[in-house]
Amino acid sequence: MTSALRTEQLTKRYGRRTALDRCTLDVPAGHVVGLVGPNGAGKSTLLQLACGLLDPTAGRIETLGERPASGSPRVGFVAQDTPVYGGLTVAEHLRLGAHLNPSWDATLAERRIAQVGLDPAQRAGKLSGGQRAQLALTVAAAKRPELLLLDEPVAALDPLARRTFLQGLMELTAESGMSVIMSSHLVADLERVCDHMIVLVGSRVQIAGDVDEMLAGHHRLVGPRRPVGEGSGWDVIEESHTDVQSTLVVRSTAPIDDPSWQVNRLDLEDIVLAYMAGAAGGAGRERVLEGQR
Ligand SMILES: Nc1ncnc2c1ncn2[C@@H]1O[C@H](COP(=O)(O)OP(=O)(O)OP(=O)(O)O)[C@@H](O)[C@H]1O
Repeated sequence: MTSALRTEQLTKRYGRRTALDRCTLDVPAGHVVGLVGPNGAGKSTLLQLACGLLDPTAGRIETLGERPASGSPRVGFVAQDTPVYGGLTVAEHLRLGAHLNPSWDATLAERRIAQVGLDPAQRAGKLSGGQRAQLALTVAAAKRPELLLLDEPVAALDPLARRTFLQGLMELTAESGMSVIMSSHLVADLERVCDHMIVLVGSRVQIAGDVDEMLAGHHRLVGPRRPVGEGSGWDVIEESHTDVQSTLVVRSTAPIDDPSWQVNRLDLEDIVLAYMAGAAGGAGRERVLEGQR
């Protein structure tokens, strides 16, 4: 199956600043993928490389099996500030989209505008942040791309507008089968809509893979203080110790059968935070879940 995004040792430097450092990824097509990481981790850089707006410094990147080319009709991109033309009305955005894009789906565009309650006669400059985000998503989706890249599409939205936006996105992906890669700091939102996740910290991929496998394969262990032994079979993502107690976040596909540990489940936000903390403490290294190799 063609990958939506494949990178090999992908590196991007701006002058002396390294934004992405030897990132290797293989994201299968047909998924909604969350891209998370702290400020400055390299998320926007990765998305801009994926749509051909930037060229790699070293390594390789492919989207849908091809080298990214800016303006490709197969790949849609909505930049961080949900770009719309302030002086044009909603209806004029749709007319412009139809004029510029041979694959324009006018039915989809008009139906979505009505669904999200946008007034076709309203100038985009007078729309709220949430309405602008909906307009930008509609224009990007009506081009019928096979892969849609969204850079923090919900950052400016209130919780209700975020939910409406993400529901709309899920409906679009369900009916079109398009792949989506979406960056966000709001992991709880991503958990609701994404089935794959990429965690980027300090310019490096910390983990990438299927969300259910991530949830099943990570555990918080709490028990009497001890050094973490070699050969435990666990990958220790984060650890903290008091005088009497050790707390670990570990990755293990095998069950934890040592009764001296209390084993707790983690949600996606806990897992992402553990990778961020682990990487900040110098423990970060690239991990790829089974099925992603
Ligand atoms: N045009 C540029 N020139 C120089 N450095 C840049 C440029 N764009 C990004 N950087 C640097 O590259 C690194 C990664 O930036 P990037 O915008 O990709 O991160 P991000 O994960 O999207 O961050 P945020 O969550 O804050 O949007 C940062 O250190 C940033 O300062």
